[in-house]
Formats: sequence, structure tokens, C-alpha cells
Amino acid sequence: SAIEAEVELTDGFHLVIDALKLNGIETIYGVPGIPITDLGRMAQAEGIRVISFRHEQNAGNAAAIAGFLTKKPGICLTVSAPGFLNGLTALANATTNCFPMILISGSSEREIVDLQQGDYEEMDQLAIAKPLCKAAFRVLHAEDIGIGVARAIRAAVSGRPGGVYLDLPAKLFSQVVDAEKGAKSLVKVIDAAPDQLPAPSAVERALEVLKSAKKPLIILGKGAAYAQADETIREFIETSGIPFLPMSMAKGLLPDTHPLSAGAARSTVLKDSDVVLLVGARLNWLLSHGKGKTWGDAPKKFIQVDIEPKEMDSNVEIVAPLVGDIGSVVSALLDGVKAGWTAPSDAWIGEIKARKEVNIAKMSQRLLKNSTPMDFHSALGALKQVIKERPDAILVNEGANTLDLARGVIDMYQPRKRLDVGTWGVMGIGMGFAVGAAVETGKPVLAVEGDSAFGFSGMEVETICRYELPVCIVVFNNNGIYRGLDTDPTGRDPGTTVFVKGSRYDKMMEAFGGVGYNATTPDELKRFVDEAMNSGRPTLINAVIDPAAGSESGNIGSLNPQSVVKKK
Ligand SMILES: Cc1ncc(Cc2csc(CCOP(=O)(O)OP(=O)(O)O)c2C)c(N)n1
Ligand SMILES: [Mg+2]
Repeated sequence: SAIEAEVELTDGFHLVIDALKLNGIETIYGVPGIPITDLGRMAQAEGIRVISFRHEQNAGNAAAIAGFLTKKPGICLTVSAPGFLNGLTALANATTNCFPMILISGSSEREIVDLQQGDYEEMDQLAIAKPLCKAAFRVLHAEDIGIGVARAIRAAVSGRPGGVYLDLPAKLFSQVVDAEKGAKSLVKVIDAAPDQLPAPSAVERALEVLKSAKKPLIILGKGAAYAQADETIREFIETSGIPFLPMSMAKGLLPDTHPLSAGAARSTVLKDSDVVLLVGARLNWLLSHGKGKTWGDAPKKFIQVDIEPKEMDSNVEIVAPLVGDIGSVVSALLDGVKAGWTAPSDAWIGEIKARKEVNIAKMSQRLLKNSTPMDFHSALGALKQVIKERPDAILVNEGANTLDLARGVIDMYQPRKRLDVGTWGVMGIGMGFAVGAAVETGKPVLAVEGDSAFGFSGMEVETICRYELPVCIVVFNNNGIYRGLDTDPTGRDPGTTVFVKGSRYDKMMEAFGGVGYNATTPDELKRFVDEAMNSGRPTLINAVIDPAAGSESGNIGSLNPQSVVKKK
């Protein structure tokens, strides 16, 4: 009878929930629908926080950034086929950025999919996910749910973190299992991301190379931010006196205003350094693959710290590979420095300081301009001040000019406070990251969005209102992608990169009960953001930016192919 069933039996639904709770999972980000609507309801009833989105890509991005911020896999839950595919972009982006997340999707029955008999939302999801993520598993029997969830968790966070796909066919959920047997089938993952210590010989080799440097440089990547070895990293930099250059999401590991920060002298230190220590930073396109004019002509030696051995020599020769987790490796390097070290010469530190002063002075001039309509710099000058006054606020940032200029203008003061487009430069992470960051940290979020970038996930303003999250969105409304000036030479349609003139994104937030402002000056912008931060209410500020400001593709316009053929 139903009473007996409560006492003796469990089922797939409950085993999935018990397995997640047993492993400390507290939040699920997703979009309901067949076959997982009830799973979400039951998880919520069992105390897991379930955040329902308007599009699975945004739920996936929230799960991904939750993983980056907590080092526990963020969980995204979707329906089969189209819902799974919508989550896949976020899963692939998480894998590219080494953020630990698990995409759990309901799926069709194997026997129908394998015979291609046309099930509701039929798709061979496991096969499709495999090439795009770090690991992918499917569970067919309820007794295997414990192992399946454990494998997914360990795969997501161990070694180089990444995205994992977990395929749960609809029939699995209603499979009934003896309650005691079910409980015994659950697995609590032990030491999911074990320290990986570097070989003492590798540490020795790296220290020798570092000691040979006249102009050493440390580059901190988002892997260094993810490691949460903040004090060890700070102590290593301050004890060695080596200047550091933070990549975008590593900003704030040490304050951008730190005397050893070389952020404002990036071109100089990349060109003139003779030994470069990469910490959780890959020599990919963001660092010009370690070669070419960015790096100057002088010979360079690269030392690389990465948990993934295959990363070594990916672009240029690594003379001192340091394979291990960043905390263990930097701690070993710190011991070596403490045992005997000569700080870099005053000449090198002085060269960087002089260059920084020139660049910061140039920038300050541009920030002070009180133009109307605002341009990027005058608007960003106001937001720079906000973060300086509120260093524990989380800054989410995407766009082209809105992204590239904000990266250099807005100083960060604490680790893991700047969340942006990462390795791919993908648009659309904004609202997912804003929700994930607000839910996981409870901190106020300032999302600085290009108007095009915002459009990719803008419907989630309703989600932000529904959960009453402390998110302040500033849309840099320059009326288009990169600028707002393009026209259709035929005169038939608008240009391909422009938007409706005079648009008011703030009205979208008001539509769902949030607060909307229209800012036309830096002073207004600062005042409205302060009001939002003080109230903690969901807010959207439409910041009117000169459509003629900015450049095509921001700082990376050179990546665009150029047509050499002039049509007659
Ligand atoms: C999923 C995806 N689709 C398209 C693109 C290509 C792109 C890069 S930047 C950008 C938007 C730039 O306009 P925005 O208004 O946001 O910024 P601003 O320069 O300040 O005007 C696009 C469409 C990327 N990167 N990802
Ligand atoms: Mg724009």
C-alpha cells in the first residue's frame, strides 16, 4: 500500500536527489519540462534551492560560474533534446574555461533512440555531448545513480576542472528500488580534487630559471583565481618582488593598485620580460600564443604552472614545466624563494613604474571628460569609482568595447570578483553569471553589459526579479554592436549591426517590478548605481552612450578577415 511503500521503497527521483545532497550540492539551476519537472519540484521540497530560468543556456552559465566560485560542480538541469542542446553551449564554454559543472538532462529511452523510432524530443544526447565536454555518463538503472553522480562530480572537479554531461533517461526516475539497497548504492565522493604536488626536481629547475632572470614577470590566469590559494600567491609575489600581470578573471588576486601590478604596463612587460612564469594561464590567443610582436624580439624563457601536463609546449617551448595544483606549486616555489632569492633590479621595477604612470595619467584624462552623450570612458569612470568604494561587489562584464575598455579601466581589489567572457570571448554569459554569482555569494552584482551582449540573455531580468536578487545591470546603450552607425547601402533595411534608436532597456526591468533608470551623464550613472547597491533591489540602468564611440570588435578588430576583392 502507499504507507508500506513510504517505509520500504525509494525510486530514481529520490536517489538522484539523495546522491546530490549527500555530496553537498545545495543548488540546481535549470528550466523545467518533461521528464524532469517533478525532479525539480521534489528537489526543492527536499531543501535543494532550485533556480528556474527562461532559457537553459543562462541556467548553464549560472551553474558554470557557481563552479568557478565554489570549486563544487554547478548543476544545470534540463529537458531532453532542445533543452539539452540549449545547455550544451554553456557546458562547452565551462569546459573551455575549466569551470566545474554538470549538465543533467532527461533523455529518451535507449531502445527507441537506438532504433530511431521518433520519440518525443528524441536525440542521442550522450553521443552529442561527448566531444564537447570533459566527461559524459548515462545511467540506465536506479541502483547505479549513486555511482553515476559520484563519477560526474569527481570528473568535474578533479585535475583540470570542466563540464560533465549526465544523461538520465525518463524511465530511470520511476524505477523503484528497495530503500535500504538504494541507500547503500549512494556514494559520497572522497577527496574529489586531490592536491597534485609538483616534483621537487621540477621546482628546483623552475627556481634556477627564475633566478637567472633579469626581467622576470608572473602572469596570473583565471586558474590562479579558481585555485583559492590567494594568500600563498600574494606572499609569493610580495616575497619575490616579481611584477605580476593578471588576466581578466585573475584581476583582484592582488589589488590592481598593488605596486607590483603591471596591468597598466601590459605591452611593456610582455615585450621586455626575459623570464615569464605562467600561473594557471594558457598561452592561447589572449596572450598571442606566446610569440610575435606582442612578445618583442628578445629571447624569452617560459615557466608554466598547470595541473594539465598536456598544456606544456602547447604554443611555445616550456623550459620549466611545473605540473600540479596551483596552491601546492606556488607554495613550493615560495619555500624556494625564502631559502635564497635576489629581488628583481630597481631598473626593471622602475621601468614598469614609469610606464604605468604614463598610461594611468593618459587614462585619467579620458575618464574625466564629462561628455554628453557619454562615451565609454566617461561612463566607465563612474563605475570605476563604484567598485573602488564597494570592492566586495561582483562585476560581470561582456560586450566588445564595453568589455575591452572596462577590463582596463575598472580596477579590481579582491579575488574572483570579475566574471566575464573568458577564453572564448562568448556573448550571452551576462545574466546567467549575474544570477549564479548573486545566488552563490549573496554579494551585490554589477553587470556591465554591451547592449548587444545584454540581448543574448536579457529575458532573465524576470528571473532576477522573481528571486529578488541584488543585481544592478548597466546596459551601455550605444545603439548597436560595436557602434550604432551602420546603414544598409541599399536603403531597404537597418544596417546589420544597429538597433532601434532611443531604446530604453530600463523599461524591461520595470515590466517585472524591478527598478529602471535612464542615465545620460556620469554623475547620474554613479548616483543610480549607488541607489541600486544600497537598496539591493533588481535594477537596470540604460546608460546612453554615443553611437559613434568605440571601435569595431573592441580591441580585437584585427582578428576580422578583410575582403581584398572590390566588387565592380
Ligand atoms: C555567442 C556570440 N555571438 C556573437 C559574438 C560576436 C560578438 C562579439 S562582441 C559582440 C557584441 C558587441 O556589441 P555590444 O553592444 O555588446 O558591445 P559594444 O562594443 O559596447 O557595442 C558580438 C555580437 C560572440 N562573441 N558570441
Ligand atoms: Mg553596443
